[in-house]
Amino acid sequence: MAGPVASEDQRFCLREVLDTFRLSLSEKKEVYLEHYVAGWRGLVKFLNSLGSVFSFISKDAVNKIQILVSYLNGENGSQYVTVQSMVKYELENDFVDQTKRGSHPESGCRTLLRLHRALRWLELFLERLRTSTEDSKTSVMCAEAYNESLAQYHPWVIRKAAGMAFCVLPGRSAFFEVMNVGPPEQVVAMLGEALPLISEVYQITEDLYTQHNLLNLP
Ligand SMILES: CCCCCCCC/C=C\CCCCCCCC(=O)N[C@@H](COP(=O)(O)O)[C@H](O)/C=C/CCCCCCCCCCCCC
Repeated sequence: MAGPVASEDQRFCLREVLDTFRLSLSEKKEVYLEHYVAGWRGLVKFLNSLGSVFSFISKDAVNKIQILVSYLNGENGSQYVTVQSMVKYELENDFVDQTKRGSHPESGCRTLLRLHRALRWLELFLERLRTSTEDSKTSVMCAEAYNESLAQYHPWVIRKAAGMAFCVLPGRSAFFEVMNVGPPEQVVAMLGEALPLISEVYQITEDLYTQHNLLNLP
């Protein structure tokens, strides 16, 4: 019998996202690309459940996920197992446009950099959510996190559109419900578990990109 709710496959679950980010870290503290993009896929499910106002954001995220998945599934997929191996492979083979977009406009390195910057937004936003109170506004927390991170990389028109989308975010309690974890105390506890993982993945990538001077790829 067809039901009115989204299929299990489409339903967001914070636990699943947390697990994928946990799986993305290897013992050697490398980042597995497969699980990194799976984490983003899970987050996009969340965004999709918030309505069509956010589809211009989720489309961009999906596009970047698909670019990375196509490398992972391509003939050189073994070079894309970790973010570290991807950076090494693409740099050694001159597959990265370093100063302006040219013959490699969709390299793995520049594509991942866009998601990496968004991961910083996520980290800042989730930390605000974790420490928020009942009367805190998700729109304000989201905008503050955005202004401190991603906004500096976006032109005026995107900043404006993002700002308008933030205004229609559900309030804190409805937002917590979509997270599909349980009562607010459990959401807060799970955010406390998720944040160190997300921060670690972010920092490992940030250090790698700094080391190879990749933080400003066009
Ligand atoms: C744990 C549950 C709570 C949080 C759930 C958050 C769910 C968020 C899911 C996805 C986030 C979207 C990631 C967006 C990646 C944006 C990458 C980017 O910067 N792209 C721009 C540059 O790309 P190139 O042109 O250089 O290829 C591109 O121009 C961007 C276009 C779309 C607008 C991006 C706005 C980003 C706002 C991020 C906040 C999302 C708000 C979600 C509200 C919960």
